[in-house]
Order: sequence, then C-alpha cells, then structure tokens
Amino acid sequence: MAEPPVIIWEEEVKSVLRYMDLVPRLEDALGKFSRRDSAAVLQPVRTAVPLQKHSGFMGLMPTYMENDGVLSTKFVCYYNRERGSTLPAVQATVVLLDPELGNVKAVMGGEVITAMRTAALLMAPGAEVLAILGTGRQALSHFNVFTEMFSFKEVRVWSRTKEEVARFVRSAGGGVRGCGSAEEAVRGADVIVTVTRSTEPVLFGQWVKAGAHVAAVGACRPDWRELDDVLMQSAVVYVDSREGALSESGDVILSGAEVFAELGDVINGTKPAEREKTTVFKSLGMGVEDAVSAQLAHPGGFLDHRLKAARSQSRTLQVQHGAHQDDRHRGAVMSDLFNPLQQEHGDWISVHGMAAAFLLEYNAIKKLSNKPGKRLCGSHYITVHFLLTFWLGAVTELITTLTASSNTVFRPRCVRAEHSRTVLRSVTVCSRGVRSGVGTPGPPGPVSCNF
Ligand SMILES: NC(=O)C1=CN([C@@H]2O[C@H](COP(=O)(O)OP(=O)(O)OC[C@H]3O[C@@H](n4cnc5c(N)ncnc54)[C@H](OP(=O)(O)O)[C@@H]3O)[C@@H](O)[C@H]2O)C=CC1
Ligand SMILES: O=C([O-])C1=[NH+]CCC1
Repeated sequence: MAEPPVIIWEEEVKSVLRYMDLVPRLEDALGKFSRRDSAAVLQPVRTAVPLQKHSGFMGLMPTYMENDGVLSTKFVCYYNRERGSTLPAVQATVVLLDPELGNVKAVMGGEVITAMRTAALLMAPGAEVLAILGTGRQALSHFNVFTEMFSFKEVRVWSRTKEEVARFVRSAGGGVRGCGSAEEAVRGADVIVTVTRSTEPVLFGQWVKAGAHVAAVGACRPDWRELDDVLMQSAVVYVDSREGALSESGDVILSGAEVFAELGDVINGTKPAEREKTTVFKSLGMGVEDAVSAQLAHPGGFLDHRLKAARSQSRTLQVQHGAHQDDRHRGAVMSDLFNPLQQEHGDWISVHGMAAAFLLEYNAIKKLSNKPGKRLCGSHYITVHFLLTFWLGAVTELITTLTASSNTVFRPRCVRAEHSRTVLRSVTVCSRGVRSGVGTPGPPGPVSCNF
C-alpha cells in the first residue's frame, strides 16, 4: 500500500532550499533537457488554461525524469493583478508522484521554488551595474541572488509605481538607487533584469549598452512583450526551452528574432556564451526546474535533515501555514494572522468582554443606588461582585485557555495552536518575523552557465 502524501508548506520549502544545493542540480537538469534524451528528461511545453477574468492563466507543467526516478507536475496560476493590488501574481503548487505506482508522494508549496529556481539561472560575472525593472517578488529574488553572487558597484531599480520603488529600496537595506524612469535605470547598465507583468515593451534596444546582458523574465504569453523588436533582433537570444519560447514568448514570436541557443546547450558546451555581445536570456520557466527543486526538498530527499529541522521549528513557532509570504502582500496575510489569533486567544478576548460587561453593570448599579429611597449600598455590592465574580471568572478563563492550547487530550480539535508558555504571546509578531525576508536566499553555489 502506498503511503499517504506528505504536505510540505511554503515556509518549510524556504527553510530547506539553498542555492548551493539547487544550482548544480538545475545545471544538470538543463543540460540533460537540452540533450533531448527522453529517458533523462521528458517535459512537454506547459499547458495553459486561460483565466480570462484575471487576464491570467493556469499552467500545468508535468515532467518525467525516468533515469532519476522523478515524476512531478507544477500547477501555477498567474494573475495580471490590478495596479496597487496586494495579492500575489503567481501562486504555485508542486506535486511529486511515485513513478512506479503513480500515487502522489508529496504536495508542496511552489512559490519559493518558482522564485529561487528562476533567479538561480541568471548570472553575470564581472558586471558592475545592475538594473532591475519591476519591484515584485521576482525582482526581490533576483536582487538577492545577484547581489549575493557578484559585487556590483551600483544597483538601480525602477517600477511604474513610485511608492513601490521606495519600498523596494528600503527593503533592500541600502545600496540600491531608485530611478524615475526605466531609461534612467538601464542606461549604461551591464546587466538588466526585466521582471514585470507588463504586456507591452518596457525595455527598448536604443537604451541598452552594447555588450549588456538582459534577463527577460516576464511576458510569458505569445502576445505579451517586455522587450522591443530592436533589442530582440540585435541581441544574441538564449532561451530555457526552444519549444517553449516558440510557443509562449511574445518577445521571440512577435519580433521574429532567431533563438541562438538554450541555456542547456551552453552548459553542455555545444553552444558558446557570447560574452562580448549583447545577450538576452528569455526565461519562461520549465517543469524540470521545479521537479529537481521539489526532489531536493521532499521527505527522504537529499535535504531531509533540513526538512525535519524546519518542521520541528515551525511547530514551535506555531506558524499559520499556506500564507502569502511577501511583506508586500500584507493585506492578504492579515486575514491569516487573525484566524490563529482568534483561535488561540478566544478566551483571553472573552476576559476583556467580561470586563467591559462589568463596567456597564457598575454604571447601571451606580445610577440605581443614587435613586431616592435606595436600599442598596452600591460600593459594597460592586466590591464584592467585582472581586469574587470577575477575578474568579478571569482565572478560570486563563486555565481554560492553557488547557485548550496544551498538547493533551483536553485540547479541543478546533484549537490548532500548541501549548503556549505565555498566554499573551503575540502570534502576529511571531508570524511576521518568520515571514519577513522570504525570498532571501542562502549562500549561492558554483555556477558554470555564465554570460
Ligand atoms: N520565467 C519564469 O520562470 C517566471 C516568470 N515570472 C514572471 O515574472 C514577472 C514578475 O512576477 P512577480 O514578481 O511574481 O510579480 P509581482 O506582481 O510580484 O511584480 C510585478 C511587477 O511588475 C510591475 N508591473 C505590472 N504591470 C506593469 C506594467 N504594465 N508596466 C510596468 N511594470 C508593471 C509591478 O508594478 P506595480 O507594483 O506598479 O504593479 C511589479 O513591480 C511576471 O510576468 C511573471 O509571469 C514569474 C515566475 C517565474
Ligand atoms: O515557470 C513558471 O512557474 C512561470 N512562468 C511564468 C509564470 C510562472
């Protein structure tokens, strides 16, 4: 009998995956993919189901690596959100299956995997000026990996919303220059990363310095663009998958640009990295990248020890799983925070409710006591009533809360939190602490696929 599937939450994936483990496996996988050996990697072009209402799509990204015993698929939903929306543009889940039996082994959060495996492929040794167009989730993961990996003299960022540029500059912790226009950001830059949800060009060839490297990450539908024709036609164009680019990339299809090579060809040494020329890497994302990332992070996998540690830590921290993880999406996170807060501190909240009720009672009795012909001594009544009923009630409520949140048979099923040492421990602060810095990678590993 097959084991039931394991669920690996986004926070756990984040604690487990490190670039130093991921990068060599991604290289290996891309190399295998480009050899078109079907026993090594079988990965059809993503199936995209349009979500017209949201100008988005649901992508299905299956992969089979027969030799490595990996069978997986990612579901990724992309939404072209309204400007100013705090909801995430990309939500993803990776499902790992047992290739022998066909049962699901693990279901894991796919957003950290998507952010890390995409950023990990874009490298630029010897570059001095980095420009990033866009300030969202991918912008952050690219910024993190690039600045960990290389010593840029200058990092510039632009986005269409001024406040978002300021937020990005703040969260980057200094050393980043916010720019008022895309042109200002990219003029003279050695490496340019485009990570927007734009469907029209945001980067124009006439701004791009000769010999620069462009990593074009957005525009993943056949009629969407981030780069103009001038740039596409004058640069040496690399892609992750030829078939993918020719069916999904508006920048490639609509410009008619020739695809020079896949990244895997450069890794395999069958095509050169044209370092002296202006290069564009048009990234669309591949299922095989998700497959090797998920294989690393799943129980019994290479990083099992980290997963175990992450699991025991997340139990201690009582993280509410499945939440959006970027501070930027705080609006969505708030509802997440409120639920555990209510569940764990419901009794504490009711103590406050009692106090309010007694205040009302106090006022009512006081008014009654002041009436002519009164028979009640208000202050005595209030003292006795307050001391006995209120404090006894409060202590009882506290004991109830501790018992209900304990790791004992007395804990009701509806209480998800584990025993808390301090009844007033703030779930909000704890969860924020864990969430902040999501997308921040660990130390990067060796990379051989350099432009
Ligand atoms: N190649 C790959 O493997 C992957 C590609 N992607 C792609 O990367 C891109 C970024 O994703 P992600 O960071 O998650 O998205 P986010 O929503 O987090 O960030 C998107 C950024 O694009 C900006 N933007 C949106 N519309 C426009 C526009 N019309 N013109 C200029 N800027 C715009 C937003 O600005 P504002 O804040 O003003 O709205 C924001 O800065 C997407 O296109 C996504 O499809 C994502 C995952 C993997
Ligand atoms: O590969 C991926 O997951 C995606 N590519 C574009 C949007 C999401």
